[in-house]
Amino acid sequence: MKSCIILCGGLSQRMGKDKGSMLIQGKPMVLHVLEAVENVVDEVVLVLRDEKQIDAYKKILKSFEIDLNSDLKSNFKIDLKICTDIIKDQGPLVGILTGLSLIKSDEALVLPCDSPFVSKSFVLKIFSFYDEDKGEDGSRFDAVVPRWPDGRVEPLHSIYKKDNKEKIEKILKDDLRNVKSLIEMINVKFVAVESLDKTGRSFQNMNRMDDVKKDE
Ligand SMILES: Nc1nc2c(ncn2[C@@H]2O[C@H](COP(=O)(O)OP(=O)(O)OP(=O)(O)O)[C@@H](O)[C@H]2O)c(=O)[nH]1
Repeated sequence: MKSCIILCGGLSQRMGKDKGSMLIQGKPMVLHVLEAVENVVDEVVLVLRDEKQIDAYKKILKSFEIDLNSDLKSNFKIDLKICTDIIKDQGPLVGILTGLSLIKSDEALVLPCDSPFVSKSFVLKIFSFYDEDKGEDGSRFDAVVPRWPDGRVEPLHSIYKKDNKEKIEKILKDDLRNVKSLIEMINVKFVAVESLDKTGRSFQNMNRMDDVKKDE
């Protein structure tokens, strides 16, 4: 059983409009991400900001024949859940906590909705890095996090164990809110970006209209 949490609840202030629903090469960004995980994961939790965004996403996904009201899609073989952050506008760490509270498996791949070029090969590889340390008691790592040669990390393209929930709650209580604060506290397996996606395209995210224009 494999799970994925897709974070879609950001304010998209730099873009000026909701990023996940924006069309990239004729498809909403969130759909590109869903297609990358399809046939690899069994369930996906879309974590959104509020009810208004839920209504908008339901319409968009329905227009691509994905019905969020039924559990198992006939044309889309993923158990797809949609929810809103347990605390609004507090950033991606709350989105991760919300998603981890809903997944059926012991860990989930977290992805942002604004990386439309995330590849299936990346998704398969990051799960295999997690699985190779998995014994009968689960993985000895709390997370698998991609790292660039200069030390920068990709915490929103990472696998997190469900067991991290308590630590996240503590970080939020201490008013830190930063995903990097979590990474500093837990046992992380860092994996070179190059071994996950040589092109780096899986990590390319769209923040401004200029980023989108480059790829149209
Ligand atoms: N569920 C959830 N996702 C979030 C939240 N904040 C950011 N994200 C998601 O995390 C990813 C990276 O977000 P950013 O680009 O850093 O922030 P953003 O709010 O989307 O965009 P800006 O307002 O331009 O900073 C995107 O997929 C966002 O949708 C949040 O509070 N809740």
